Amino acid sequence: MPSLALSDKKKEEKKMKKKIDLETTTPEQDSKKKGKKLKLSDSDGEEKKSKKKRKSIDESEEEPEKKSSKKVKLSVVEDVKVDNPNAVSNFRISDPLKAKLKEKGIEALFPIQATTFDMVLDGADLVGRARTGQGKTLAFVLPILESLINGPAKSKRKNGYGRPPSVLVLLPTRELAKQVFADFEAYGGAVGLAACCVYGGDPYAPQEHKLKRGVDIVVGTPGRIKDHIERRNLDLTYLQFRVLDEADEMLRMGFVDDVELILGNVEDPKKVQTLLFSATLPSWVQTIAARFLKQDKKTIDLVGNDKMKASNSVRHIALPCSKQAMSRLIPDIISLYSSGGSTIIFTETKDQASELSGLLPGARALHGDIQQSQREITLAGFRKGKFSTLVATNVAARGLDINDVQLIIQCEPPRDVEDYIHRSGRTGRAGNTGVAVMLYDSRKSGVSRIEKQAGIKFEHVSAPQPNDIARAVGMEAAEKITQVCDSVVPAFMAAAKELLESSGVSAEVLLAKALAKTAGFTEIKKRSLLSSLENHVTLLFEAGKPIYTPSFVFGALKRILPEDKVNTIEGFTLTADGQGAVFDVAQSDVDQFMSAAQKTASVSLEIVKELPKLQEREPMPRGRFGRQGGQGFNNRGRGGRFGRGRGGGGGQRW
Ligand SMILES: Nc1ncnc2c1ncn2[C@@H]1O[C@H](COP(=O)(O)OP(=O)(O)OP(=O)(O)O)[C@@H](O)[C@H]1O
Repeated sequence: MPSLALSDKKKEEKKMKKKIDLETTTPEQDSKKKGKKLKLSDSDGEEKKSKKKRKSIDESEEEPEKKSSKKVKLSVVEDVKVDNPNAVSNFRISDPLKAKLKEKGIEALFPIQATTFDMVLDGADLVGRARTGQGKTLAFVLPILESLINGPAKSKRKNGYGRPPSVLVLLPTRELAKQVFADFEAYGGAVGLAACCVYGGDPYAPQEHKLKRGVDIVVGTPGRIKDHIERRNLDLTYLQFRVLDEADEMLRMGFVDDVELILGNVEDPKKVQTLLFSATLPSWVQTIAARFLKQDKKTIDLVGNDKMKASNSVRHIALPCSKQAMSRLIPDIISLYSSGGSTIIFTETKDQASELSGLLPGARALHGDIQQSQREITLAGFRKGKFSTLVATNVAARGLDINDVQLIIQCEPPRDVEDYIHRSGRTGRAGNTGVAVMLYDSRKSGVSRIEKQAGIKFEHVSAPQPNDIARAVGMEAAEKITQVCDSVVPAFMAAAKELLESSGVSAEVLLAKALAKTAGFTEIKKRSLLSSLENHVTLLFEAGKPIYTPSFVFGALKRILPEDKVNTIEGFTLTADGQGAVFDVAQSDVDQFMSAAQKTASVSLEIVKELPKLQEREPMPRGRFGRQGGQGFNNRGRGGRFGRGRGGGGGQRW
């Protein structure tokens, strides 16, 4: 199957265009256009060094009345500093932290950070919610550090060798623990505070050594934290802050017992500030969270009753596709929607992640069965862009902040809408845009459920036809041909002349074939609209009266076609209006089906040009042990779902 990533030059062109767009738009124009304020870095050099350009997003509904800037370009930076109510200089942040923020290219706080900073610094317990990619990590990192070096927590902080920690941060996955630890290490290091990260799959000894030497901040996953407590390596007696990031996941059955045991280790909960953050906070979380929070806790919910719970800087696309068609369709989806950036593909089970990554050129897998050291190598390689397609289970669904992820593909509608929100939130972060494609089996759909619960409206598209892809990559293939050095021409001239003389076709036809081969195309197969199967066509069956069951359709077809031919039908689904049924047949059988229907007045068959609205049925309940029947990606693999149910032990579950 063609590997269809855009060429490096194309990627650079796209990025340069994006950069130019950003730099030629003043914050006023930008905010009018997109409701965001533009953060300008000090220099291009810094721009290249730092992460993808960040824009500070004004998520609060009422854009504070902004003084219009008289001069345009030169005074723009001052506007960000002086008039922006979220400018870092407007907050009680010490100089070393301000300097570190500036070094990271941050000159204004995001809404969740600005609205919660003083509450946390002044000692309140807090539940904070903002959409994915809106800076919730720094919303707790900054005020906690400021409190420890210059605020209420300073006097109670222990110092010196062997000191017990003042801060404990719990995360649901090892990767996320390492990511949050990196922020505490960077910002805490700037103010002389030490942090360490403890998680499973990593040797105990180095973690034990760091804890015994004394740290101020401990970041980790519950299982390993609990082990260190039981081994007396971790003394929480003097804890001043405890943070549950991805709080709803941390309080889900399977984690909550460990979390409760850990949090119960503090001497006097009234002396500890508890902070809970997440992009999703289902109603049951508030009940359980109340066990750990003070009565006078604050709640800042920037999503609130908005219908739209998912990221609003992401295009949400739904595309019908059978499991068997996926491994050949996904490369085309990547070439159409990834804009030359990186892609994360989510599967429901670890087996599916392993199987699919093996079928996609250059893809790597990330899930809980992979050795921790390999997981770290894989994620580090993906962050550095060593490969651009990661196939993962929910282990990568929450929190991971990876630069230049332009596309998220989910292989089926997730059971929990929170999974959809977090997975699609791996793109479109910090004001950037992105695309989230959700594949679904038209027989089970589940699309409306996600739309309703996430408050999104999917763009419904059919499988990109290979012809469309070929046209899209044809120009890129031509560019590759022109880049071939002249020095190689003599070596191929004889073969070219021989080919021209013997092939009996024109030079243009031969050149088109050469371009196709360069692009990885050796043939073009049409894809069905219903399940994206190659060399298949979707037919609409009608009988001039309501159709209530599939057996009626199969019975009618068996009266006009051989049974073995009828049994080759794929993806059978009833239409939403109850008047018809659609299914896929092999391209080579279409004429036989159509001519059989023409011989009887009771049945009509037509080739579908646009998929009609179909009846939706929820996916069959998963097997008792979380395994699901059905086909793998290539008709050989086992379907199945690693139990992420409400039961099961703590620790890594995906
Ligand atoms: N004030 C800011 N200005 C610019 N960029 C910021 C700011 N605060 C955070 N960022 C960047 O925004 C990105 C997203 O931040 P973060 O991962 O904390 O989001 P989040 O809300 O926790 O997302 P999720 O819900 O997915 O966990 C990070 O790359 C971070 O460096």
